[in-house]
Amino acid sequence: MTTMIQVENVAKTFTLHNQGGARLPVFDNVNFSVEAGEALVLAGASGAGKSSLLRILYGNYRPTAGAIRITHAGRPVDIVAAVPRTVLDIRRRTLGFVSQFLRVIPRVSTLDIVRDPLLARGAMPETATERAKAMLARLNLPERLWNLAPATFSGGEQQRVNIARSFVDPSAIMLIDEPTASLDAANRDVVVDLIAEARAAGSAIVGIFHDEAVRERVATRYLDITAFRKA
Ligand SMILES: Nc1ncnc2c1ncn2[C@@H]1O[C@H](COP(=O)(O)OP(=O)(O)OP(=O)(O)O)[C@@H](O)[C@H]1O
Repeated sequence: MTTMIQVENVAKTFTLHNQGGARLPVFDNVNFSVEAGEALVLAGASGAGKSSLLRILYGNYRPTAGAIRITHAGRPVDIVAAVPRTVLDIRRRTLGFVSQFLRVIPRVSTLDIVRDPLLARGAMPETATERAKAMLARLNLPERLWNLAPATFSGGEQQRVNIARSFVDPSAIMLIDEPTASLDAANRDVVVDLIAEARAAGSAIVGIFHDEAVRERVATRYLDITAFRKA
């Protein structure tokens, strides 16, 4: 087994500087690891800190304490202590984040948005185009939308473009936040399949899914964040 994420003694307390420096402890002493091929689902009540933990794993939020070793290019790198350039390299080559929202870039077509990760990793343009089209078709995005920029798309359409971009070439580690929030049952099933395929190909998955049926189909293991609430 290859450990892809090793979380060591991570704590998070938010300090609200605009509210008299009020301190909001979220969790303390979080320890766990995630292996290649696993899907760890974060569980726990609303407000327990699931989203905060996912953002900490991506290097977006800085934990108050602890280390997070990400296996990047074959060796562990602590993303908490890494310089910004290293964090960007980890994200480009190893660590993907699938949020429920697409970051829309003006005037860039849907097909280009989905092709981009393949091209960035050196795929031939024709191959990238074919794989992007196949992924968009699989997610039932109508072909008439493929050459349009997604700024005007519906919430569910944008979400599917985002999923297509993320799964066209799955990262070794994928952090997933509510990927099925605005999707109908058929497209939810496609996302569940895409996650299973990424896992079978060796990706390590950490995700948040509010839909219980989806959660149960995706999870190989659960982590209840409530257990780490600061006393
Ligand atoms: N940027 C922030 N600044 C201050 N407090 C924050 C910030 N982000 C989250 N919090 C607080 O941290 C706690 C955990 O929030 P978080 O969003 O991680 O919980 P969650 O388990 O994902 O909740 P939900 O299931 O409702 O989405 C909450 O009390 C929240 O108010």
